[in-house]
Amino acid sequence: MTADRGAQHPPAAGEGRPPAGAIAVQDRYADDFAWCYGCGRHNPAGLGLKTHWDGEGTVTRFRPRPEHMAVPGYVYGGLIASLIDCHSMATASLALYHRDGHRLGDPEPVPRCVTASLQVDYLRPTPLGPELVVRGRVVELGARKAVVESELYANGVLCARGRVVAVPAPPTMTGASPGQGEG
Ligand SMILES: CCCCCCCC(=O)SCCNC(=O)CCNC(=O)[C@H](O)C(C)(C)COP(=O)(O)OP(=O)(O)OC[C@H]1O[C@@H](n2cnc3c(N)ncnc32)[C@H](O)[C@@H]1OP(=O)(O)O
Repeated sequence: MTADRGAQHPPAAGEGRPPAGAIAVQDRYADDFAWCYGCGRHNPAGLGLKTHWDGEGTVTRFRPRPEHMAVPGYVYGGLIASLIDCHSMATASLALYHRDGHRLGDPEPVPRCVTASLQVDYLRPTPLGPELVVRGRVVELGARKAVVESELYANGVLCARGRVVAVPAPPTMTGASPGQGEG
């Protein structure tokens, strides 16, 4: 295991923050694909994650709430996985959108990806309190998948790293009404 346990994210806190009103990837998912607990704009009980392009890569910011604790003072690992998951899906979707010649703000919806594989390394405990910053980049873009690596920082310190395989959402995953499901 060669995880870099000492890595610091060079940019100062606040750098890369999008201007107020900037369009997020999740703002441009089609309505049928905007219900995700992590990042669906139509899910009032969800986390409401928003991912922006900052010129070199993607960034998602989220301040965990007290109920997101693992033990007092530290963030629950499942929440960290969710942040990396939704951030990476948005990063993959944006890469596909760019490959199709679009830019955020174009009228066409951003294509939706689902998680085929989610691998998270927890490098150090993540403090509960500061805003968390997730940065991602596409390391492989194929015809049927994108592989994204994302890093999660607290106070500029790298706390977790994820590698995620994203695949375009199968058509079978749309068409149900919210609240409707099997089982
Ligand atoms: C509806 C949108 C909501 C989005 C919410 C945000 C993210 C989520 O929480 S999604 C929910 C959790 N995820 C799911 O439920 C997905 C369930 N799984 C599936 O539906 C399918 O397995 C699916 C679509 C991911 C892949 O289907 P499959 O038929 O295997 O795709 P396929 O075309 O063969 O594979 C595409 C590529 O992905 C790769 N791949 C597929 N599965 C995996 C995997 N588990 N690990 C690694 N790579 C994989 C394949 O190897 C292939 O790569 P390549 O093109 O290099 O050969």
